[in-house]
Amino acid sequence: MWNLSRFVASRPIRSRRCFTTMIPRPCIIHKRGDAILHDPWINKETGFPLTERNRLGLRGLLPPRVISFEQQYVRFMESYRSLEKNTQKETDTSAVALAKWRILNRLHDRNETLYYRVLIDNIKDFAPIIYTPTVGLVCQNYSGLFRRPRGMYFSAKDKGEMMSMVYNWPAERVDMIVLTDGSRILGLGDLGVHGIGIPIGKLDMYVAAAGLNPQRILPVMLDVDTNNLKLIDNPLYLGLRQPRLEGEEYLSIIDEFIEAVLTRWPKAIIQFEDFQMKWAFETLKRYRRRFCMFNDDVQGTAGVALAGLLGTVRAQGRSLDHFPNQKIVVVGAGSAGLGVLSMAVQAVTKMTGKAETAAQNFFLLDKDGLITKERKNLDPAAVPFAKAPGQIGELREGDSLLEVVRKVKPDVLLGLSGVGGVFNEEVEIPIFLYITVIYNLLLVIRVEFIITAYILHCVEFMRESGSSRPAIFAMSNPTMNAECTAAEAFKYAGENIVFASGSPFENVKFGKGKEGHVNQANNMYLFPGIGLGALLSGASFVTDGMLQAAAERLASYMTEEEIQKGILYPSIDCIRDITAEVGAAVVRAAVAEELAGGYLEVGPKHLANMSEEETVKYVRRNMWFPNYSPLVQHK
Ligand SMILES: NC(=O)c1ccc[n+]([C@@H]2O[C@H](COP(=O)([O-])OP(=O)(O)OC[C@H]3O[C@@H](n4cnc5c(N)ncnc54)[C@H](O)[C@@H]3O)[C@@H](O)[C@H]2O)c1
Repeated sequence: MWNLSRFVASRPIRSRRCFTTMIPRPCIIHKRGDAILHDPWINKETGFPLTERNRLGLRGLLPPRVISFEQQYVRFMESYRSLEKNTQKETDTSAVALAKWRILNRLHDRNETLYYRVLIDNIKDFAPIIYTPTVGLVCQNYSGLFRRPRGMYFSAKDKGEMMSMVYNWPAERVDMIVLTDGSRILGLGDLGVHGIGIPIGKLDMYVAAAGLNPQRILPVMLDVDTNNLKLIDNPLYLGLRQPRLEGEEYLSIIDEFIEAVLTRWPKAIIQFEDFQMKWAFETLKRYRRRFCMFNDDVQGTAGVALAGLLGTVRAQGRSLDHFPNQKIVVVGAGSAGLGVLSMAVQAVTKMTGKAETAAQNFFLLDKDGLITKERKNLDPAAVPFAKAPGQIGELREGDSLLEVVRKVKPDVLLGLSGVGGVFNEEVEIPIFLYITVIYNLLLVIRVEFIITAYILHCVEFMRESGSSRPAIFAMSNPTMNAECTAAEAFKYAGENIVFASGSPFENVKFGKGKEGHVNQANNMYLFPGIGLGALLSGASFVTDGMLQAAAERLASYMTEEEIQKGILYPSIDCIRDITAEVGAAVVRAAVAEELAGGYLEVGPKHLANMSEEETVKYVRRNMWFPNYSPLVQHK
């Protein structure tokens, strides 16, 4: 069972510092002259010192003055800020976001060291550009934006070839692979091969947050065709234009890819990303006990949501052991919604020791309303959360969200439906007005009966929640798919609510200097630490225990003062610090489960002997930080 006092009390003092101190090691290269300037992994542009220019055949290929890394940094940021200033009045926000993405992407394609440095230092500004929400726009416009390939592409046409194809990738070592089949990109549906933007964005977050070395990451698109007719009809679509593979044919492609990459890079961790629900669950079941993998939509999202739910209980002024009594309505029974409920049930079971009653306060809805055991063709993954007739009182199979919220009076309303504005439904409440006209003292001679209507907003029903501080989590991405906006939530459900969204929103101002805090409940707070912890422990698998440890560490990161202000997640500015803590929690959980095989010179015994503090230091020490390395030519 959980030791709850330890859970909150064991928070170490957090540090927001960056990890910048390591002296860069020399980098051995096989190139010379012009070829170096076209390789963004090693290009320093005008930053090559004269000695290096002489040694590497660069003399005369660059303007004579050497510009330092810091000067290059300032110059880039100035041009970025001037773009921001010049587009301040622009009403087409998508065009502005894409312009910002382009300027960053161009930098990446020239000079990765500088790109990752500006990304790390300005993560709060740049995460919404390279990650959600702008990455969604990028995927939607990918055929027009495509310039230079990033990552690898494996298609149904490569069957039988993958084992040799993996050797086309230039890096000797790969630590982390993010893989998608493009079938469910954010809440935007099947974007086929254009979904490659997602693994790229996730891996950029890995570098920024977890300090993975960008030369050891690999974004992968598995092109198993697309069912998106618009893409099939688009002459500029970059993928195969046939209906998606299904069944054994589909699985055989994934099997072959996995075998190929693990043959060349046996220690690589594989993160599955944005697979449609049936394949998300099927691949998780198929692979999670065979190698070190996890599905971020199912497991990462679940951890972030659990951390937020635990924070909500604290924000309500209740002790954590009240968590099993929280009534939680989850809207969306896809990979993300079901993942959240599974982890919440595990947490309740761990707290109460009673598996059979764990799901009784959770209510699950999909596009057809409340899910009960009476549902025809009930998805097997949803069975544990479907309400049995005796459990639901006045509720019925298929009841609408409004009815459920009204009758259940939940403490938390959590959306993972991928449908923008689904919490915004309005309802007409009839009001019966009796007008009694009185003549001559108590003599009633006429009664009039008037019916009128009063419009209520769905989230307004959260005012009747059983909690003094109800919570609304509108977690769907990108921004336009959020179940409601922050402004709507605070306006209709009250200023006292706790609010979180998957994509960023500004805090909401109420006047008199008061404002409602907007949390970003996004799996970026967890997946970098899960991947890093799995890597540095040398774990054979990613287990539920490791995921739970990650979520608990994220939850306990918040101070009581922050929680009382409705702040459930830390500022993204300290994402490296959070990731180090989460990564260390994952390493310790792997050690506790005797799954840690060690990493490089750090063996399993060494890991097992580390204290909590030493584990955090070990994780920090292994974070890469962008600096120009001296380049040495291979003879
Ligand atoms: N914030 C995060 O960290 C995070 C992480 C993962 C996924 N997400 C977001 O969650 C959303 C869903 O992802 P998924 O993988 O579960 O998708 P999915 O397609 O597997 O599932 C969507 C679910 O929503 C239900 N739904 C659709 N319309 C509905 C409606 N009007 N009312 C109620 N339910 C409705 C569907 O029936 C389905 O059960 C996406 O927008 C995704 O971007 C956010």
